[in-house]
Amino acid sequence: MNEIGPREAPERSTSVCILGEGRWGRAAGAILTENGHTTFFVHHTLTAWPRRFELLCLAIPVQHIRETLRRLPAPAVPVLSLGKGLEIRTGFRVTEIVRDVWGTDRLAALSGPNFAAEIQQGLPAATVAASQDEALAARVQQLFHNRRFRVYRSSDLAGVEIGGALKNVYGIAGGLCTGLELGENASASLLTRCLAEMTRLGLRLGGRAETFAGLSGLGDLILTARSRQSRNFLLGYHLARGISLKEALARIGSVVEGVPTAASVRDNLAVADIKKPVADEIYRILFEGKAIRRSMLDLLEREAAPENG
Ligand SMILES: NC(=O)C1=CN([C@@H]2O[C@H](COP(=O)(O)OP(=O)(O)OC[C@H]3O[C@@H](n4cnc5c(N)ncnc54)[C@H](O)[C@@H]3O)[C@@H](O)[C@H]2O)C=CC1
Ligand SMILES: O=C(CO)COP(=O)(O)O
Repeated sequence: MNEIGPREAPERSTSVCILGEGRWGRAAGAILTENGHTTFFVHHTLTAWPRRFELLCLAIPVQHIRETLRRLPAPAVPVLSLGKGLEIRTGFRVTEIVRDVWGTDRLAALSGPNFAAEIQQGLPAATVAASQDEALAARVQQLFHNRRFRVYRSSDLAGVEIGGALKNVYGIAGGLCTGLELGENASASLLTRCLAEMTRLGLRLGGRAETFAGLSGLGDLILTARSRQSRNFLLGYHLARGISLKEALARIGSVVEGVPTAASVRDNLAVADIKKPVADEIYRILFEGKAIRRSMLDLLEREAAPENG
């Protein structure tokens, strides 16, 4: 779909280092190259930067970010998170891990409904570039935006990262629902209640309500909780079909961020008083061996409640 690619070369080409050579790192690199920027990849075992660059993109699984950054000196450039998840033991978002390890405060995240494979095929999509530093959000927007990859900007960094992390947990729930053949009504109802839950949790964690109704919240939730292309959805689907967690993860063979994020939500966030029945049941299924049908029944048999309670 080259005809809907960038219209013209950028005013200035930016040098971008991408840490992580997986699906999403490569897809993000392809967009930057398409937009006329210079990109190069570095392996996660690196201990020194091979050359100068102006922006660092992190595209490695969230649980490996801390150990990877610790091996490297802090670069004097902004850092853009491409990852989606929360760190086990701290509950940190990706940009919080970066600040913790490197002390960097020029931080941004790019997050939205963006399957790497579709981006690589040149199909159109939209996403959000977020930073508390509005000039940095605008810079990231400008770097990635083109006619087939529409980038919106936001100053709600926390909300964008939290939506991207939590949708993975709810993606597992979506896969369970489909795997159990509960029907389209159940799937739409579940997804809507997951959005309510995501918003309650996200507000407590510093995000803004409108962010969860946007691309990085609802948009990515729709994608992940309803598509077999999603690894998180597939995990739930396999579990509902009687496949063990170990075997399902082996079959998927790539990072399933919803698993560690479910543990982090349960154990590391100050959200014990927030109603989060879906995330609680996903945790019990994954880490306590609770039977999936029992979990679904427990969700359905809760007391009737006001919709916005
Ligand atoms: N694949 C997709 O469609 C999208 C993925 N993401 C997010 O991007 C992040 C990376 O996902 P993918 O690129 O899909 O994963 P992937 O499994 O395709 O690649 C992960 C990459 O991480 C690096 N890596 C592997 N083991 C490592 C270790 N022990 N320590 C440090 N780095 C290691 C390698 O470069 C590897 O290629 C995840 O947080 C994911 O949620 C976000 C949007 C879309
Ligand atoms: O984040 C993604 C798409 O926006 C990728 O989802 P999965 O990690 O579930 O495959």
